[in-house]
Amino acid sequence: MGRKFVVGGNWKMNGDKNQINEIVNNLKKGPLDPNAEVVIGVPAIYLAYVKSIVPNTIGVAAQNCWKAPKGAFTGEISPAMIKDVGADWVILGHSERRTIFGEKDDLVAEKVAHALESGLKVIACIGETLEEREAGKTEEVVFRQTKALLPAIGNNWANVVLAYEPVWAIGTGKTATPQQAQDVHASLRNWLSSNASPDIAETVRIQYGGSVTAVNAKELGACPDIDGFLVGGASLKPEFVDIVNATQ
Ligand SMILES: O=C[C@H](O)COP(=O)(O)O
Repeated sequence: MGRKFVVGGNWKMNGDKNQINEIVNNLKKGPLDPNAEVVIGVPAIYLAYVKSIVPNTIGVAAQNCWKAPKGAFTGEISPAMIKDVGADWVILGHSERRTIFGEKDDLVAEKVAHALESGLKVIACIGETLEEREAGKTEEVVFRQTKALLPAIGNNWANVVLAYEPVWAIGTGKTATPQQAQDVHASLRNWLSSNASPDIAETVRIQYGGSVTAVNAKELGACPDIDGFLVGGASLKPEFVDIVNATQ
């Protein structure tokens, strides 16, 4: 069976109730490709609100969580809490968490492990900086970040989507070319085949993220190893529907 196209909208720290109503109404109006899975990543404080107004066909994700179910971790939220308000996904290891908040591979892995154990599905993000790409280290970085996730994911690959997001393409308007993205996705799949299993490599969905728009989504989405997108800025706009429908 083929890999189902999966499009995530990562709102980051954007939106208020008015804007959220507009975004959700736009998604309800669609129409959305029934063959695409859609997950929206919303600020934690709005998870319950979004869950209460969005159709059940659209997944709702937190954008981060902590690695324990409860306790003295001021300001954090747990996978148990995310599930308790009805959401079933979490985005982990986003480059903004890694660079701005200093999250290292091992912490991301611990969070992924706990989120999966708690029954959440995970969008796990990886990707190189511009400096790393220019130094020819793209594969080294992406493989290192993925390697850290292997023991955390264990037998839970069915509940994981990988998101390859080159940091230099995030919010910059500089999209990776379809060939650049396809090349990394294909090498990652190849690496997974040797380091996880051929079956995992074949079935895991790998999203591309970084300045995806309605204009470039079709060409990117047509690449054989690109199984969806993780969309930032454009997920707040009506064009998100066209991105979801990119492979229709
Ligand atoms: O999680 C989404 C990515 O950071 C991409 O953001 P962007 O589409 O605004 O470049």
